[in-house]
Formats: sequence, C-alpha cells, structure tokens
Amino acid sequence: MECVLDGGKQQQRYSDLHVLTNIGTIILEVLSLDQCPCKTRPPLPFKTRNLLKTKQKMQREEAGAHKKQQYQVLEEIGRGKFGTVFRCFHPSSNQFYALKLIHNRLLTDAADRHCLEIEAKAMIFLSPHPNILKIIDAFQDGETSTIVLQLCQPRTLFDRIADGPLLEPHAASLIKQLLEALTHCHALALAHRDIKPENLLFDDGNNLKLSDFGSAEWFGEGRPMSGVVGSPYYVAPEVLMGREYDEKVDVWSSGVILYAMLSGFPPFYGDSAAQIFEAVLRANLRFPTTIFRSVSAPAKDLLRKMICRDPSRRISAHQALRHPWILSGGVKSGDLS
Ligand SMILES: Nc1ncnc2c1ncn2[C@@H]1O[C@H](COP(=O)(O)OP(=O)(O)OP(=O)(O)O)[C@@H](O)[C@H]1O
Repeated sequence: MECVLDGGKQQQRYSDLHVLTNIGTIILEVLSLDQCPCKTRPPLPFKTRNLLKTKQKMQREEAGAHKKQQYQVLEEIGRGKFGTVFRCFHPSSNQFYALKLIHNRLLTDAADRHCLEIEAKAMIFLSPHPNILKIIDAFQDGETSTIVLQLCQPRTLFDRIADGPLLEPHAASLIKQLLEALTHCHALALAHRDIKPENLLFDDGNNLKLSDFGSAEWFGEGRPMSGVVGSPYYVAPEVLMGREYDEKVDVWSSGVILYAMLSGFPPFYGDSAAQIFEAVLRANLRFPTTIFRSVSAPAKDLLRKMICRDPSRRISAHQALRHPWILSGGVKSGDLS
C-alpha cells in the first residue's frame, strides 16, 4: 500500500470533537490548532508552549499505557505494513476485539504517520455505519500506537473469491453492501482510495465491513485529490495517469471487485506491477465467453458502467445502488420462476 501525504486536508466537524476526546490520544494529537476553540486566545510564549506540549504528551502516553493494560492480548490474527493485529479480550465489557499494534519506530516518515492518523480519524468520522468496521478505541504509549477494532472473521473477501466465482445473488448482496459503505463515505466527502478484497472483512453475522482507511482522503468541490495511491489490479486509470481525481476512483475499484467475484479473476492483469498498470491504463474491458456466458446481461451492464475509463461518465456509488441488477438482488429473470 502506497501512502501519500497531501498536507493540510484534515477536516473535522466540531460536533465530532466530543467523540474525538473520548476515543483517545492519537486523535487528540492529530487535531490541528485551527480546529481548536482556544485558537482565539493570545498565543503562549514559545518555550511555555513547548513545555506544555511535552507535559501533554507525557500525560497522553501515561493514559495510553493504562488503557493498554485493560486489554488482554491473545493470538496474532494478521499482519499489515505497519503493525500486527491480535485478537484481544476486554474483561470489563466481556468482549473480544481486534487489536492493531503499531511500533512507532516503524513509522519512518510523515506519510506513514499520516496513514495511521487518517485511519483512526476516518473511522470515527464515518461511524456508525453497518458496513464500515467499527473503531472501539485508539491510544498510544511511548513506543506503540494501538487501534482497537470490532473483531471480524479471519477470512476476507479475498479468500472467498480465491475459492472460485460467486453466484450472482451472492455477488450482488456483497457489492450492494460495499456500495452502501461508499455512498456513506462519499456523502461525507471522504474517499477510501484502497478498495480491494483484502480490505473487505465480515462480522459474525456475515455483514461486509469496509476496513483500512489508511489511504483515505478528504475531497470536495474544487478540491480534487491527487497522488498515486491504491493497489495494482484495483487502482483506477486516472490515478495512474498522475491526474487529479475524485471519489469515482472507489467505484472503479468496486467494479473490479465485482468482476473478480463473478469470474474468479481480475479484468486487468499481468506478470508484473508494470504490466498490470499498462492493462489498467488501456482499460479494455472484456467478458471472455467461456466464463461470462453464464453471467446475466444486467450484471455486465453494471460492470461496464462501473469500470468506465472516463470518470465523468462513470456511475457514482449512489447511482450504482439503484441499478436494476442491484435492485433485483442479482436474480436473473429466468431464475424468478
Ligand atoms: N478487525 C479485524 N478483525 C479480524 N481480522 C482483522 C481485523 N483487522 C485486520 N485483520 C486482519 O489483519 C490483517 C492485517 O490488517 P492490517 O489492517 O494491519 O493490514 P492492512 O492495512 O490491510 O495491510 P497494509 O498495511 O499492508 O495495507 C488483515 O489482512 C486481516 O486479515
């Protein structure tokens, strides 16, 4: 996962500040002074400000260390670029969670730190939503940063696709849940920018949960995004072209996932990352007959509308939710009898 820092784009509503103070210290640290009500007070002398900052940091780390003790860390359940994920138990709530532990020394530059900050901030900002992974807590002590998350099943959508193509009603149900999550993100001016099957988890009730907001970014009218972010196979062509882009990059990636769910393989592939990128840039969408003979025309129609090279002609997540194939639950007319 590639992360870029596109500085100064944090947006936070005041109404969310109470949530932020409750959720823990990582969040407090990333709130910029611009958002703080005390901005209007006369500035403190430089030395006093520094002393105050050091004291606050020590207090946060102490509180973080105390919070960490409240979780019993159990077995490892996954590993990412920056951290290790463990199953954990929280005795006072009698609940199991996933605990993501990041060693601060591995966050070597500002872009890495930004990934961690935006991940927690975005999840709080978007919460609650039935298809977005719930954040329980976030804190840090001197050496580590911790994010406590709702615990999901070990198998991601990647594992399900690896087992073979999915039937249309199943694929329709999953893509609908992803589109619901994205419609919510986009309505709040947040793009995920790293939609891929590995980031789609499932809770105990088999509900799809969008996770890993480390590449997310705020956008808005007259405020396009930029930077090469995402994963091969799923990244949109306009991202690779180095152009400014909008939230439709998430729709492209979701279309690629839908294609993979229905066929068992991605629409654009190659032997190396460079070859995959070339295929994505060509954006030549094909439906090989051997595989797609049994896929319905409405499903292919939605794929064409989502995996559309021109972002201005590409369907939005909200529009995709109203596509006939989604509305029918992926049931072919012949299957209705
Ligand atoms: N809430 C969770 N419940 C269950 N398993 C999880 C949870 N969160 C993460 N995992 C597992 O841990 C793995 C690593 O997660 P993590 O979020 O650290 O990595 P990542 O951000 O997807 O990877 P990278 O940073 O390399 O992109 C995931 O692939 C998943 O299998």
